[in-house]
Amino acid sequence: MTITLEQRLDAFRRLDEAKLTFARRDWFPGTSGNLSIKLSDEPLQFAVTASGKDKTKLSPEDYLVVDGNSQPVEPTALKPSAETLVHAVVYRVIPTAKACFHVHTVWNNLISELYFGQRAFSIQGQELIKGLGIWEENARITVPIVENFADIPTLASAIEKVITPEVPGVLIRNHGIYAWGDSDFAAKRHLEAFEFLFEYHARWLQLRQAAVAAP
Ligand SMILES: CSC[C@@H](O)[C@@H](O)C(=O)COP(=O)(O)O
Ligand SMILES: [Zn+2]
Repeated sequence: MTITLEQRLDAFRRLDEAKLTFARRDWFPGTSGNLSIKLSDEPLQFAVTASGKDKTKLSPEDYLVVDGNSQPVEPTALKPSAETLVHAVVYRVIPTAKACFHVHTVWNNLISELYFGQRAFSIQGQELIKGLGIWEENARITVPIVENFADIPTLASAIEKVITPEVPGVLIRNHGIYAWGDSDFAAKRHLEAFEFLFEYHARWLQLRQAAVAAP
C-alpha cells in the first residue's frame, strides 16, 4: 500500500502534537522516549521518531516512515528510533493499536523496579483505571514488567510474550513504559492514566510509611 504525502504529513503533525504535550510534562529527559503512529497494516508501516533527537523540540527532521522490519521505506539520512522494533512488535501483537508512545519518568521507573520481582504491577479500585478503557466496578489491572535487555531484539521478544489487548501498556525495568491505543488520542489517554496510577501508588506507599512511622 502506498502512503500518500498527505497521510505522512498528517501523522507527523499528530506526532508533533503528542510530543509537545509530553515534553511540557518533562517526559523526555535526556532525549529519551519515542513515539509512533501506524500508517498501514498490510504491509506494516508506521511513522516513528528519529533516534537521539531532543524530543522537546520540533524540527523538519523528527520523523520517518519505517516498515515492519524497522527499515525506512524510502532513502533518508535519518535513523529510526533505536527501539523501533518494540513499536513493530506492539503493532503485530495488538492489531487494533494505531499509536504507540514510550516515555521515561521517575514514577514509571520507581514502580518498575519496586515490582520487578513479581514481573507485574497491579492496582485496583482507582477511578483512572477507566482511562485505560476498563469500566468494570472496582477493576483491578496488572501491568507486565520486563527486564531492560540492552539487546533490542531480546527486549522486543520479551515484550511480545507478555503484552495483551486487556491492558494497553508494558513497563521495562528501570527504563520506562510503552503504551498504545486504537488512536493517538487513546494512546495518550492510556499513557496519562498509567502515569497517574504509578505516581499515586508510589506516593501512597510513602505517605503510609510516614504515617506508620509517626509517633
Ligand atoms: C538517551 S536514554 C534513552 C534511549 O536509550 C532509549 O531508551 C530511548 O527511549 C530513546 O532512544 P531513541 O533512539 O532516541 O528512540
Ligand atoms: Zn527508552
